[in-house]
Amino acid sequence: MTETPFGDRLRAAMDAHGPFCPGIDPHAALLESWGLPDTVEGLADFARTCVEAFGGAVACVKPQSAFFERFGSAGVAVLEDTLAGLRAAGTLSLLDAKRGDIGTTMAGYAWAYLSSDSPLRADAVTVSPYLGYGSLRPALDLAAATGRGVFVLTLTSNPEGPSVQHAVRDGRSVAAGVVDGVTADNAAARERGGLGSVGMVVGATVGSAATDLGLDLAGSAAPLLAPGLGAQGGTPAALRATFGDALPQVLGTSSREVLAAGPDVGALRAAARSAADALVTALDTPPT
Ligand SMILES: O=C(O)c1cc(=O)[nH]c(=O)n1[C@@H]1O[C@H](COP(=O)(O)O)[C@@H](O)[C@H]1O
Repeated sequence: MTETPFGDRLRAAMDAHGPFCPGIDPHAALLESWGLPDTVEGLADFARTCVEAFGGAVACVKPQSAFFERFGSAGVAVLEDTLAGLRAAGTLSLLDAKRGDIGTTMAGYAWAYLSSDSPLRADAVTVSPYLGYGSLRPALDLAAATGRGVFVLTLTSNPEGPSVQHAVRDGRSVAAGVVDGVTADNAAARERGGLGSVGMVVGATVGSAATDLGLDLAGSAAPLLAPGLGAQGGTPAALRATFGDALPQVLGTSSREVLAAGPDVGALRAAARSAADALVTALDTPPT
């Protein structure tokens, strides 16, 4: 039986905890600053502490697959345990894997992250549309069938992003094409005034790019993951200018800024709560 759609589950979690999603990004430098070895045992300790601190305290948590994969299969096993820990805590997981491939291979990735039977299943996954939005179809369809979500890179937070995402063909930017696809996939949710299960990634550092490119973010009904807060220079106060009337759809995320508060579980949780509170204030969407 299909679960409640991801968009509805995310809306409820954002209303309950504020629109913030801390990342679990166990960089070598962070392991060191937490007094942990740069080994799979250090990784496991780090991730366990994050699950303990964030579970039940925030809307969603975003483990970054790269920092688990660098330890090979043992690191991937830690990622499986981390996702299971978040499930047990009743907290939504967004696996940051940024996958994108031709349709048949995409189906393999989709099964890995979005099937109800996979050990690496998450509530949602990040995907890259640069093989064409349509190549994501297996992930979009499986997510819809299993009550999960997909976040599509649209305007990324890094300085290299605009060279691809702002490029124009036949009078339309690449980013506008992504927004078209996402808007079509969220049509049913938009009609009933809800949040869709197909999200977009729009960096907290992109300034006026969405307006400049004529993107209708509010009309997409997409949850809008906004990375780049903190370490990359983005601030909650700047989100209003970037997102305009799409502010209620924004889910802010940061990793290093919050993780620097560890390894103390209470301090880490307090840092995540304070980031969530800052977003509530900046976005003027008080938790109900
Ligand atoms: O999809 C993402 O989360 C993402 C997209 C993007 O445009 N920029 C971006 O920084 N991210 C991710 O967000 C996290 C940012 O980490 P901090 O810069 O430490 O907050 C990393 O895991 C990035 O891979």
